[in-house]
Amino acid sequence: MSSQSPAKLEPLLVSHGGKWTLTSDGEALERSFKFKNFTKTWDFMTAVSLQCKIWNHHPEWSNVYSTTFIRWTTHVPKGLSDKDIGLATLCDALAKDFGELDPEPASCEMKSLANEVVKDGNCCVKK
Ligand SMILES: C[C@H](O)[C@H](O)[C@H]1CNC2=NC(N)=NC(=O)C2=N1
Repeated sequence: MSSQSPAKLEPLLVSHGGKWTLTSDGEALERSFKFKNFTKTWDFMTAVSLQCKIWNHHPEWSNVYSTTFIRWTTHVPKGLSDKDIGLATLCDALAKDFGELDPEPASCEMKSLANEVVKDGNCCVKK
């Protein structure tokens, strides 16, 4: 596991009143976001993507209409890093700004959409 701060991680977790779930291997944080319509959803994703540029860190994510599934994990070195925790925290704040609605549990479909790209190893690999 990469370096991380438990003090910053815990408040994010559902088990501690947050909205994120730690995957069973402990190497990723994930959750779904729901908005009023596609425009709000896309504006949120745009705001997240600007942060990704600043942090030089990308999510594994998928979107269908007004729902976006986001997973934060670090590919090299593999595990959960401070960047994942920082960006998950930022996502919570940005989602609020864009009028996040009550989240629905992350569906298998949304997860597998995100998994589809990762499984090909099309990620953080120098070509
Ligand atoms: C080459 C480039 O800097 C690396 O691929 C960076 C960019 N963004 C990244 N994002 C994530 N999630 N994991 C990484 O290991 C990672 N590495």
